[in-house]
Amino acid sequence: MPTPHISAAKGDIAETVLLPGDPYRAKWAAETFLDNPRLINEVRGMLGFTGTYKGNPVTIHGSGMGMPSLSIYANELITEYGAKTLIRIGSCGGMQTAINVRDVIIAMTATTLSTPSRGIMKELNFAPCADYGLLEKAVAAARAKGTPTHVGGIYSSDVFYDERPDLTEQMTRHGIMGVEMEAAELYILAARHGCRALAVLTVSDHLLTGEALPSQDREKSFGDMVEIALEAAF
Ligand SMILES: O=P(O)(O)O[C@H]1O[C@H](CO)[C@@H](O)[C@H]1O
Ligand SMILES: O=c1cc[nH]c(=O)[nH]1
Repeated sequence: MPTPHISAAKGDIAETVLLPGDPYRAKWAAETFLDNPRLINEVRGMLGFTGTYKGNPVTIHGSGMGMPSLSIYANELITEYGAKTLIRIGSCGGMQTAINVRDVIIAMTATTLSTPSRGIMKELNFAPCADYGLLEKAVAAARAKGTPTHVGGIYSSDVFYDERPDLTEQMTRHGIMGVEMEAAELYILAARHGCRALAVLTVSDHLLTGEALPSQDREKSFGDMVEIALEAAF
């Protein structure tokens, strides 16, 4: 049944959902990697497509930017449409000198200052972590492709324009590999609802070097990350 944010009919959404922040990355990824992709949602311009990958049904749906937006889509996809495996395919900022722009980061954990689930967790510092089975398969797929890939902790931020250089320094010193804005809440929601979740990220810019890719590249050039996510799912 349609939700306030997704107009798809129930059977139109697969159990496996890839979630880019950018709805146009969803369109590009679906048209590039899925067989017979069809548009299943465009409420608020948040595009979603369902097709098949090697015969397996897959939905690729935008999550929007930031954890509150991701939370709306992930909640509705899980509770109203029966999504079971949710893999974020996102861009991130690199935070280690050994990590380069266009490298892939597979997020084992996601550190945060807060998430939309803070009100539920209260005093508990829950540790959002990836589904191990998905993580293992994604790492194997990345190695098989020869994609420069790093596996470890990331930071899920509430802000893109951060004004806490002390925090960035602290996290870099503690090995955090990159910063993005959705994975922690995705991991928490998956834990809450008994689903599998993973974030596969491409480094689009670098906090230490200032290097940055244009928006066009962030929309359409991160193919390895999409294939790694699809290989991990099945
Ligand atoms: O490229 P996406 O998947 O949107 O991810 C990253 O890019 C956005 C900020 O530019 C945030 O959503 C951040 O998490
Ligand atoms: O959240 C994000 C995403 C990409 N690059 C960043 O620096 N931050």
